[in-house]
Amino acid sequence: MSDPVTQLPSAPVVVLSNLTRSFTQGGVTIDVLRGVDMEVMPGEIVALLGPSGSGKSTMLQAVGLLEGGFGGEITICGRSAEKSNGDARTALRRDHLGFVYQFHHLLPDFDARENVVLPQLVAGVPRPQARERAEELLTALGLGQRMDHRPSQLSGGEQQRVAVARALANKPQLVLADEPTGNLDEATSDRVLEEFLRLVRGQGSSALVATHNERLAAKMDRVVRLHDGKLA
Ligand SMILES: Nc1ncnc2c1ncn2[C@@H]1O[C@H](COP(=O)(O)OP(=O)(O)OP(=O)(O)O)[C@@H](O)[C@H]1O
Repeated sequence: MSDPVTQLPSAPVVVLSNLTRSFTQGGVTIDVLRGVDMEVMPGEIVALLGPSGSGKSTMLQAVGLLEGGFGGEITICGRSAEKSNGDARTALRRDHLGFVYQFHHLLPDFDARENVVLPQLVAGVPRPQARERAEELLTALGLGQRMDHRPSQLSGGEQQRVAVARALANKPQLVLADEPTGNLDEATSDRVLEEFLRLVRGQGSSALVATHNERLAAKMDRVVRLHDGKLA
């Protein structure tokens, strides 16, 4: 029988070690990230706070393996991003990560249901199950009557809920959200965020949510602050 005292605690979903990123433009270099260290544990929802231009999106792009050019180490679900080739990084993204953006990037020619079905098909889920999951998520988000509508037929808040459903469809271990409610009015923003947090908690995912809104950040499990390129 295993001894609970010697059991390892569950491993972090994300580990960032000395993450750096600089941009050079017109001969001027700015060091946006200057040695960020952080961990996100399974099931933990972390708010990433910082003023405009502090590097929140840049940090999420690093964790989301969306761009290169970073220094330091990024480990996602125990796998080193630097040691993974292009295909392995794509697989890491597909199998472990979900994304919600401020400008949701829904596919305009597909209805709400299909926007949530498609990433599941890409991950190999058979269509009937993908459809069932999409409908379950959209219904939970109050869009049960709007599944056949295209993004242009939905309000901003409704579109953002479709984006939340899409990000959660494959039950990713980690959801990355960049100002997920930034373009919504306060009441809608609160409601969408509450629904997002409830679903993320319900399925046991972790989340890293960039925001400059202290009030929204306070609803999460932990708050980290980007300041001068580091986490304060
Ligand atoms: N591709 C790029 N080329 C040059 N500079 C960039 C690039 N991407 C980001 N930056 C710069 O890096 C800094 C951080 O940008 P970033 O978008 O990460 O900030 P942010 O905290 O997400 O801001 P916001 O809250 O306004 O979205 C900014 O000064 C920005 O101009």
